[in-house]
Amino acid sequence: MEELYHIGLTPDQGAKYAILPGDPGRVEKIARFLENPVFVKSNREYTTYAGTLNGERVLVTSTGIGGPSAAIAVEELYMTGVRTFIRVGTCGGMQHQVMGGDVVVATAAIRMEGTSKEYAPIEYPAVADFDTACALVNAAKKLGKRFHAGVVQCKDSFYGQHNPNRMPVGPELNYKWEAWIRSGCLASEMESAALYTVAGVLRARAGCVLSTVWNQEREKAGLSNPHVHDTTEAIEVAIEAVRLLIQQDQAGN
Ligand SMILES: O=P(O)(O)O[C@H]1O[C@H](CO)[C@@H](O)[C@H]1O
Ligand SMILES: O=c1cc[nH]c(=O)[nH]1
Repeated sequence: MEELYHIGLTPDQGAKYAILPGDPGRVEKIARFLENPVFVKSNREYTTYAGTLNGERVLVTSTGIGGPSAAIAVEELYMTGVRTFIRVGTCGGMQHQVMGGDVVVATAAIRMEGTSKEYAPIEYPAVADFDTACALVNAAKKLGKRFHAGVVQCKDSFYGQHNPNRMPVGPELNYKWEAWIRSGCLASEMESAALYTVAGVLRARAGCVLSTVWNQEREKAGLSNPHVHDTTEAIEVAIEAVRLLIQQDQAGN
């Protein structure tokens, strides 16, 4: 059977659920939360492990950084039969209450990136699947995590977020950043807008849980700004959410 061009998997994976970190280095760590985890394939930025949860096969596949590679991962995993996608990523906090180490459930994403625009007009909202977002929130509550649920911002330039004044379009980046903050946007990352738009077009379910690394707005305001690189809490929420969705699906709800 021919392997899919980018992710390198054959289409006979037999998994309906996939967990999607950006970083290939996070895949094995996530897979250790599954039963009987095994390495499946690594090609380009796409590393895949597989295991089971509640008797269901679950894939863990890295998407790389940004919308284009995330969209390819979703498209090709969909071709293998995946219908539920949960991203486990990292983000930078934007509201002062979103601290390093906090978990963020992205209920929707601002489409300030390019990939989603090649799928749907900008008026189309990048939103999480309702049941998947509920599963993530319920998982975070059940596990007693410090978490926030709401809108996140997606962009294509990490350094445009952190050093906008260096960019020729700095004034535009700064004015929009302020507008997102004033609109209550919780955090910034790079893949959920593409994930939600592609999944919407494919009629698949998608959700996203993020681990906050730091908060540049707290730094600007002279507040404490812990840097936290451990993603374990977001991973635990994602695993519990997949378990809840599998239970609901098995019960026919
Ligand atoms: O940690 P991951 O999942 O890669 O997510 C975040 O980290 C990367 C930037 O450092 C971007 O991919 C961003 O979305
Ligand atoms: O500040 C951050 C942290 C993680 N990912 C981002 O895109 N931005």
